[in-house]
Amino acid sequence: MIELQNVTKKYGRKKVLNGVSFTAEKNEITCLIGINGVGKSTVLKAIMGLTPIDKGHIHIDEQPVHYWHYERITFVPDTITMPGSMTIKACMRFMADFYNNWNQSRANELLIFFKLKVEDKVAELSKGNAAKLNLLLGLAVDSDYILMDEPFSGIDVFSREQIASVFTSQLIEDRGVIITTHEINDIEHLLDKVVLLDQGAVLTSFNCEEMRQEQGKSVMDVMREVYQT
Ligand SMILES: Nc1ncnc2c1ncn2[C@@H]1O[C@H](COP(=O)(O)OP(=O)(O)OP(=O)(O)O)[C@@H](O)[C@H]1O
Repeated sequence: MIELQNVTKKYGRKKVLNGVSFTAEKNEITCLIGINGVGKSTVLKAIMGLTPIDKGHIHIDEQPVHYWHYERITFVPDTITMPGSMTIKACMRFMADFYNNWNQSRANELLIFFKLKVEDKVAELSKGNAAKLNLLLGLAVDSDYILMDEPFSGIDVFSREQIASVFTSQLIEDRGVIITTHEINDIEHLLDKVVLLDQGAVLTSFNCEEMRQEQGKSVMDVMREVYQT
């Protein structure tokens, strides 16, 4: 389980995270939802140790987060960070050199699944294919948790559907996933847990199935209640 307790983060004098607490379980898909600028990416970066926090605690499997945890967590940023001149094949070779737990057979599976060609260069990929490559590079690392920043942002409906289908496949099985998004239309059915953020704070968090069964509300119903009041 990934657990944030009262995490506070300032950039200069601006408080970007204001006492954020939530948990994300292994074997579950947890979605951080909020409009642009509420602090979703900052939460992921804080978990990854890419930005220091000012207050609060982050625990991974009940231990304070430590550098060796990063072997077990993969972060898929919202844009691809590989140089444009590299081919997909070269990107995979880079990842294999860099990560002990790179899984080439899973990468090959994903190449076929996403219909990507190894000889294509990063700079020449469509936005959808760049998002798919980004995801491939993250998912082919054998980790316990995977954090994805806006994996559906700005790409066409068919690419979105294809990426969404990854979430119900064996590629995700047994892992804990945290994704961020500002719109959930296509992915609501995939989510186990939702954390609604506003201005650096958690407004509410809930288990989607329990919410449906106990209160008869969809994620959208709760979002309407919380954001429009
Ligand atoms: N390095 C930085 N220096 C200063 N301010 C920053 C920095 N990174 C983010 N911010 C500010 O922190 C706030 C939260 O940013 P963050 O990227 O976490 O939001 P977000 O919810 O992920 O938004 P988006 O969906 O647009 O990515 C924003 O007001 C942003 O301008």
